[in-house]
Amino acid sequence: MPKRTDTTPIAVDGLTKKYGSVTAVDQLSFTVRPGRITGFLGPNGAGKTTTLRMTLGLVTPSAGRATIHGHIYRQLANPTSVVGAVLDDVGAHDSRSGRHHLRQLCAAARIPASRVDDVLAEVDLTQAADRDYGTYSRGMRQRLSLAQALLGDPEVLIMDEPTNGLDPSGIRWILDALREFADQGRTVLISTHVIAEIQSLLEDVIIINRGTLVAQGTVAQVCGSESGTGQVSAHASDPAGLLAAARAKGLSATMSGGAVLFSDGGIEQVSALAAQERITLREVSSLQHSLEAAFLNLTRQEGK
Ligand SMILES: Nc1ncnc2c1ncn2[C@@H]1O[C@H](COP(=O)(O)OP(=O)(O)OP(=O)(O)O)[C@@H](O)[C@H]1O
Repeated sequence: MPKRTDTTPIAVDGLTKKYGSVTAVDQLSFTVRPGRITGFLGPNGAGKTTTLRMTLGLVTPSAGRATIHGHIYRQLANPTSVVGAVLDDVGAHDSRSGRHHLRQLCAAARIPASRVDDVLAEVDLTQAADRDYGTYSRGMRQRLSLAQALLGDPEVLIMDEPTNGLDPSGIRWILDALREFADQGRTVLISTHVIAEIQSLLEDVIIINRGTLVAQGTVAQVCGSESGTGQVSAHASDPAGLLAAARAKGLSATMSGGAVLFSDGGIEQVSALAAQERITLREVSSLQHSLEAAFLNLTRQEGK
């Protein structure tokens, strides 16, 4: 059953981590909305893993804090029932079975051992449960990792690069499992730098670069379709005149298939320019960037 509380599932406030002269995360603030699947996106080295590890109490922040349902991780009385995490390494022993690993975790977290069979079934790992972890494929390891995260029946699931190294069917499986989890009203935060693989799943996105926030919102907002800015295509009575007028105003525009393509701006701005120049617009439309294009734009600009 879905579980909800009144507080924000994940709130990051002024979070900073310095490693000597390297600032891995720099005064980062964002919130994750309940019951949504949020992508935590950033290029290699942007600070995603460090942020998630601080959120999960595995790395101590230099400044700021991250809270899960209003509490820092270490203050959670019963953390496994609040948040489950799928990180790089499940910490299972090669010569122990997946079932043995989960049983040990149950004992340590005072979770009833009966949960082991439940989560093994949830991640389709029952048949391989008694095989040694060392014989598991990458996909099976990822399923065990998810099973581990689900042991405490948490409200929030945090996953660091969950599709890393998986084949297409493994990726499909993970995406379906996460969709199901979110459909129960739970909150999912997924970090990745491979946007194309998980784009279809995401509702909200947080994009970071060099440890700082560069965008946050729904996928549509970040792709430019709701913010009023982004690429605009205009079919005009005098396309060459419109292009010249745009450039004279310092707007970035090109000719594309008979239309004038404005690389940034908004429909209102383009309409006003055409009216000023007495050029009739036959059609004007806002082109939604793909999330991947928006990501590349945002992180490229910020990276300079
Ligand atoms: N323990 C550490 N000691 C020193 N520097 C570190 C440490 N952990 C991370 N860093 C540095 O902090 C920065 C952010 O790393 P982080 O792993 O958080 O990025 P990321 O966004 O998860 O990258 P990736 O997508 O490659 O996993 C990098 O410059 C990294 O080299």
